[in-house]
Amino acid sequence: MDDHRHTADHDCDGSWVEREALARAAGTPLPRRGGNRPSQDMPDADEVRAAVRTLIRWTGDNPDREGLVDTPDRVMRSYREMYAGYDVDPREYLERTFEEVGGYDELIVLKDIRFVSVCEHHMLPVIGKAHVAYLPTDRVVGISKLARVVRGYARRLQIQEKMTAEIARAIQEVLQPQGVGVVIEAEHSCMTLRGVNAPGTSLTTSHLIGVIRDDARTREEFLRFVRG
Ligand SMILES: Nc1nc2c(ncn2[C@@H]2O[C@H](COP(=O)(O)OP(=O)(O)OP(=O)(O)O)[C@@H](O)[C@H]2O)c(=O)[nH]1
Ligand SMILES: [Zn+2]
Repeated sequence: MDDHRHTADHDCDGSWVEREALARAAGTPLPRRGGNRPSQDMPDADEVRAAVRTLIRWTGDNPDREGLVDTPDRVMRSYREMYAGYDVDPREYLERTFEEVGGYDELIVLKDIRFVSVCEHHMLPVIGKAHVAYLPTDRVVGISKLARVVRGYARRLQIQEKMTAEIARAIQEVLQPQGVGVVIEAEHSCMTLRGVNAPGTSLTTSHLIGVIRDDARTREEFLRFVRG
């Protein structure tokens, strides 16, 4: 692993949007984001390769056969993608806001944000979609940033309830809107491919804050949007 991953946790001051722009302009490597990495002790590449070889042996296969010799490196690369959420603090995506135009004070709802996450109990894929809404106070955010926030929390080892709450709290904390609503529907491979083997099941979770939770009409409007 490259060294800046180790220091990323200590390096999260300032706006990442600005720092990335500066790095791009200067042609230097993009800064790693501090994010929310619980581990201070990142293994080096050889440790990771050895661990993947062990898991291949645990399947009963031979890690030295031709089709599998490059698999530890492939797994390492795919983990960098699947777990890229640990490199970011998704709240930073919400830092760039626009003053709302024309006194817009209705719900803003982004539906069907597809994501892939990984269940922390079995390390198997969780595939689903998130619906994210907020009622602005005085500022709005670019809508792509809501999808980036979902992805930032999805690309970690997760349980769905926690991910739902994390997304809602990040929006509440940074934008300080009148209310936030997050609903997630997802299929858990650990239930559909193994274990109880219940294909077709999906889990729905929600986290509502402020007027979207407390005001019956606003909540109903949000849920109507979500049901579509
Ligand atoms: N609440 C919640 N449960 C989850 C999530 N992802 C997986 N699980 C559940 O986590 C539980 C882990 O249960 P354990 O009994 O420790 O593990 P297990 O023996 O592999 O359980 P089975 O899946 O029933 O075979 C299972 O019931 C999973 O269905 C999630 O996002 N939220
Ligand atoms: Zn699971």
